[in-house]
Amino acid sequence: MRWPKALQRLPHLPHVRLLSGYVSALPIINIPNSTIYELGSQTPTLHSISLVVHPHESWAVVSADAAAGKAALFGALTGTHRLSPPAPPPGGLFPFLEDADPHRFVQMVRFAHRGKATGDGFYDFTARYGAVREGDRQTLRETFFPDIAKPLHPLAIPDLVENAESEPQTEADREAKERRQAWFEFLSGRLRLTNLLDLPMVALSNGQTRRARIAKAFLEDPRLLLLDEPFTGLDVQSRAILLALLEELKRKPGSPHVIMGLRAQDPLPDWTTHVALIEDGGKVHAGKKEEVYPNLFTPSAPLASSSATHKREDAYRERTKGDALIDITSVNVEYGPRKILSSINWTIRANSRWHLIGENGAGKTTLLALLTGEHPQSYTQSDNLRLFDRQRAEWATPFLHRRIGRVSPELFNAYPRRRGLTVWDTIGTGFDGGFVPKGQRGVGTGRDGEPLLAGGAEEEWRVSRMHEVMRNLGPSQWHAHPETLPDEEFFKQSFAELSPGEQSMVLLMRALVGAPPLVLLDEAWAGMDKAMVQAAHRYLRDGGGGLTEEQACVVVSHWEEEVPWGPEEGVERYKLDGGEGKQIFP
Ligand SMILES: Nc1ncnc2c1ncn2[C@@H]1O[C@H](COP(=O)(O)OP(=O)(O)OP(=O)(O)O)[C@@H](O)[C@H]1O
Repeated sequence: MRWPKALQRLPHLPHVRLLSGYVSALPIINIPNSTIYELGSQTPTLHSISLVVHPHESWAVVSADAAAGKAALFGALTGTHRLSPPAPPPGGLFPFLEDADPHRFVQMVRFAHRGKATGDGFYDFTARYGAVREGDRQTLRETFFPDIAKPLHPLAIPDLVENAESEPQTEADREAKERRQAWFEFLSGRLRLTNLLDLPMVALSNGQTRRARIAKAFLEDPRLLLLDEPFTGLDVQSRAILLALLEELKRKPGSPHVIMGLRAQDPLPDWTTHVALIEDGGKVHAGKKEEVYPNLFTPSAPLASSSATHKREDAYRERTKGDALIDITSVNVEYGPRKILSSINWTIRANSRWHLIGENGAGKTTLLALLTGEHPQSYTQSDNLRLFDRQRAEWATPFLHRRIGRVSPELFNAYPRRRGLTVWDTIGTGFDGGFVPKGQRGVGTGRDGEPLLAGGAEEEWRVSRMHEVMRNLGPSQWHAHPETLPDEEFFKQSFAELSPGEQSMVLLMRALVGAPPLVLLDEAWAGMDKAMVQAAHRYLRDGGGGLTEEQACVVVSHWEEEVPWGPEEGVERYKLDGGEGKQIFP
């Protein structure tokens, strides 16, 4: 790997920081046999945790089961959880920081979706598909890197140019600025952001946004960087690039110390030397990888369909498929000169099971937005988009949404977390595909928006579906102690107060509850622990009861292990690459 010139000029002393020149041989973290509590709670989340992280070690924090333990440990490091007893002076929790402010120098980037934050509003995540509105015009450069990234032309963003010119210009300042600029250019090049800098922020794909967040975190010049589930939503190539970057930075004297949070099902980077394994019940095993990891815990017992299974192409079993639910012919999407999808042809039949793949930014979300009618260009190509036997323009969008159950990162983030909104309410909105609970019993309205007949067949069916999905996807299927949280009690919990994994589970139930003809599961498993993913897979596989022969399902995931079906269940793969789409398997 070649470092940019300005970085190569840095003195190669072992104790020189890349940007601000700070270094210490003191431990990075020191937690001496403490218990961790959520703020305001007397119930410990983690017990008797002893953790000393030295500068030369590479640690990963791994949740063996529920993700709450990992969140608590990171919470103790970022101040959202209480450590009792606190780490003793003089060094405290971060001895290497000495007198420096942890709020400034300890940074966390979390990739699981938004957690317990509550908020009434639903924001319109479809804004990115159309002409970008004034309020959404801010580019990636302006949003994340306003002080560093050089605008393309002085007239492009006059404010930035003005600020840059008014900065003090002493020799030391100039040098620092040059180094920061070189660091920025290096990071944006390595993380493949250079061509995206002048796109509106809302236009970026999930993976593109995540890569930008990693670059931004490094540029903020932390001394300790906590990366929680950094590979979530990244395509295979981006994962490799990020792993290589982290490994290189580890060797570069003065780089921030990085600690990664991983799920039990995630592969552990080779260069990890130490693991803090958080077991169910709040016990933490911390130590050398070879002592903690393989002996105490078998990582990633293969999920229902392992990648090995997928490779057995000879085991492929053709499914008996029904009528075309979706028929796309020669569809295109472009934004000005950017061609995103070119001449796409795709037929989705009843009883088919699809894995939609493609690099970050390949257009997967865009393609699905055509099927859901949320993409404005779906109207202009109505003739080429047959959805449930009608042209797109013949559908009123809400009626289309009743036929499509879905989960996506955009929907997860946008779903309102109103106070008082229960799990029952949330799942019940799935019958209408909306976001506001409706109907006397919270199971939606009739086909034309009229109230359901109280006690009528439709209402009774919907109520029984609510219980059925809960029996199959509720805590009885994944909770470590299901007796403490019966399924019927789970219905009454506040949606906003659930962990991200539990919220994902509830939104999956919402997608399935109305038994819609088409189910779209885009990164549906984010934040879920292994038991939750396994429960979801069991339900979605043939014979599991979650999908009938009248339904089709499309899964979007960068991890093959996350696809519920293998070749033996006739999974088909559709790949987007360079704007073109083709079926690549079987
Ligand atoms: N309004 C817009 N203007 C310009 N480019 C846009 C706009 N909206 C989206 N794009 C681009 O379209 C491409 C496709 O984005 P999309 O979200 O569909 O990708 P994806 O395959 O779902 O990626 P990921 O795996 O990261 O979720 C991206 O390169 C994105 O930057």
